[in-house]
Amino acid sequence: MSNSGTPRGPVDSSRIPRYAGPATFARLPRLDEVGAADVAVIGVPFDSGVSYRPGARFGGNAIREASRLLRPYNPAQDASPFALAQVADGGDIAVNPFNIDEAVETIEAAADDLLGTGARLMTLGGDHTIALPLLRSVAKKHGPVALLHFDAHLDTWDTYFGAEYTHGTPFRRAVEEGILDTSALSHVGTRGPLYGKQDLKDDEKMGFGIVTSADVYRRGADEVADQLRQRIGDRPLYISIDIDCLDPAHAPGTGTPEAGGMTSRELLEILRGLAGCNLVSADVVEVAPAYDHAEITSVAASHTAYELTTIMSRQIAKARTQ
Ligand SMILES: N=C(N)NCCCC(=O)O
Ligand SMILES: [Zn+2]
Ligand SMILES: [Zn+2]
Repeated sequence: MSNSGTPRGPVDSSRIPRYAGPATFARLPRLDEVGAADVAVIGVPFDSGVSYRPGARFGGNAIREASRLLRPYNPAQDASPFALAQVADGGDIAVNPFNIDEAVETIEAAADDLLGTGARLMTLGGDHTIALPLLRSVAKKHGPVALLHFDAHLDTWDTYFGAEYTHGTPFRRAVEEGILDTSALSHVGTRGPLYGKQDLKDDEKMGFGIVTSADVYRRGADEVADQLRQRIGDRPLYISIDIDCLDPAHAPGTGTPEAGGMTSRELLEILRGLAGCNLVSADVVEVAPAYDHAEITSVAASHTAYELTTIMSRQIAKARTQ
């Protein structure tokens, strides 16, 4: 909550044109303007962990730009997320693009500081490498967390070129480090070619359940969300969303696109179906604006972050009245 006790919301777009001024997420105040936040939106401009197209370092600011059109009331969750809790834009973490180990440490330390203030994090990537230090930090606070991972890819591979910290390996590292609650791990939206069948066997051994993008299509968003909610229960939950979980038609601006993905409608509906979960922090990663067109990808990512923020704000407001 802000210092005054009443959340400060976004700039009023009926008085100040929404395209005016520097972009913050959803035109919200900066964190330094409100002092403290219940939900801090944080950019992590890092893409030195990619295996194919680079460019996700520009994702956070592209999402901020595309979020100018978000409005303060979310009818799909019947909530005004920025009135229920103080949401503020904390700017970017300044990470070293030339030293991955150092970047991972910097992200973890910055997340520790922010979580230490009592804020939940809504992180805008960056490539998927950044999920590991964020999970480390969240687990220091909450213990091993349930993980819902939306992605075309498993991201539980071992190494690339001998490197342990890459965008294809964060969740194997997280399992190895014991920072995930292995009774509640799910990938959603996976598809596409793998290196071998062993990839799936390894992944299953780590404890992951899989809802493929074809499963979402066949079962529908509501049923998928119900099943995920049951599996998660009231465990502290981290949601990591690689925007390439969406079909390239819905998210062309990303580094490792795979055909046959979810629609943005399916993703948003599944998220809405997860309202009520104990969402402690979340990320949206892998938006690479150089391959985008007409902000298709960054608009989808901004709405994704909006739904996640709404879940967190509702939870914070509910906890306050209990
Ligand atoms: N996390 C993302 N987006 N992609 C991982 C792809 C790893 C590979 O090149 O096999
Ligand atoms: Zn991916
Ligand atoms: Zn990924």
